[in-house]
Amino acid sequence: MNMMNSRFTRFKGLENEPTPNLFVANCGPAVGMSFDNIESAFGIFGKVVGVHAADETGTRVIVCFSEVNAAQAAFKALNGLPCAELGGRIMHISYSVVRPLQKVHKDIFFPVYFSASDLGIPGIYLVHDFITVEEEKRLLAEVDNRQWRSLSKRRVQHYGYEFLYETRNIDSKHFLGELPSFVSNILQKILSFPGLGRDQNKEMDQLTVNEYPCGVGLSPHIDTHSAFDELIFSLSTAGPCIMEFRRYPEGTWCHPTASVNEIHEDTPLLSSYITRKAIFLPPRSMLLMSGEGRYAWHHYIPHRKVDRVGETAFERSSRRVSFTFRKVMKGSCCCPYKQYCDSQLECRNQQVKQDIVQSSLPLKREAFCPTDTDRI
Ligand SMILES: O=C(O)CCC(=O)C(=O)O
Ligand SMILES: [Fe+2]
Repeated sequence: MNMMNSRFTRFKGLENEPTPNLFVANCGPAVGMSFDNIESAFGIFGKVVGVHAADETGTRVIVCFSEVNAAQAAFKALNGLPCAELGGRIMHISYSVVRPLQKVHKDIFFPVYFSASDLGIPGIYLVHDFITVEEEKRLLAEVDNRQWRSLSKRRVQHYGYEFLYETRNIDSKHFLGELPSFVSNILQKILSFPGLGRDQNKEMDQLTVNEYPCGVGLSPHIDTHSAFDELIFSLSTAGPCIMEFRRYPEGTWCHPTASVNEIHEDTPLLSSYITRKAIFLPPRSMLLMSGEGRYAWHHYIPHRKVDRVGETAFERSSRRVSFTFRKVMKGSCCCPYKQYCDSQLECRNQQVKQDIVQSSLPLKREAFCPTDTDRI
């Protein structure tokens, strides 16, 4: 009955819209009233189903009635007026709502690591200082000399093949040309990237350059399996960020092109099943996503201006420019992570798409389908 309950909040601007829950200020254990006293005082107006501390102060409580009428009666009788049952105390009351669930779960704690070995996701590698400061300057000068394409929040350049945001795939028949010579040394270094097997194809032929202004990130996604081969390299320049990895429960993935507007990632039910961990990407570091980390984990760059790693706060700089190198897939994906694979789950997703079309309700199974054209 008397636990702190941060699920309730005042509804800014709508404090006078009746709900069964009252936010009651100047009332609580710190000003000499027990939760039982409060319950009986408000109980005069109807059935009280809960009294909760609204915050840590001990002077604000949430009183939940089973009926909105009862809350209205209590509001009328007690707001700003002395309450006889509580020793003539004058309380300030507004209606309270259940906080939108996203907010409750937004600040979920998860660890942020500096190294891939600490991160511990199979197939994720990070090499610090993959390029020198000089090389970084040269790369930035080269891309800044070329035409950027503006998406709603960031700018991009594509080389080798254009990435089509509508389908989250590339048009493999439309070859734009070899990757530019200013990335030749990087392509060369990729060939000897530590930890790669001899049989893995390290010849990259598609490059996406992303320029993120300070505070802009990237929505959670898995790069479409059928679009690119296994290895995805991403070089960070100009500024740092953290990249969060999320492993969603099985059965929650849907085809990248399915037109679902809702992302249910913050529903509490699902949130508690998502495994989240993050890695700090300093400028000049090269990240490799392969295997399980590439195929089964969503990657995500939070939209924020300051990243925290342990006790340290890292401010994002005015921009971060990433160079993502991939190899366009010719054929279809036959990875062992079938539940996340558009090549191997076509049938199920046809069904999912039908469900979406036939019903205006959100998917029965929560699905994760970025829909904005510039999410990825
Ligand atoms: O900016 C990055 O490092 C990642 C970019 C990315 O995930 C993508 O383009 O799919
Ligand atoms: Fe990606």
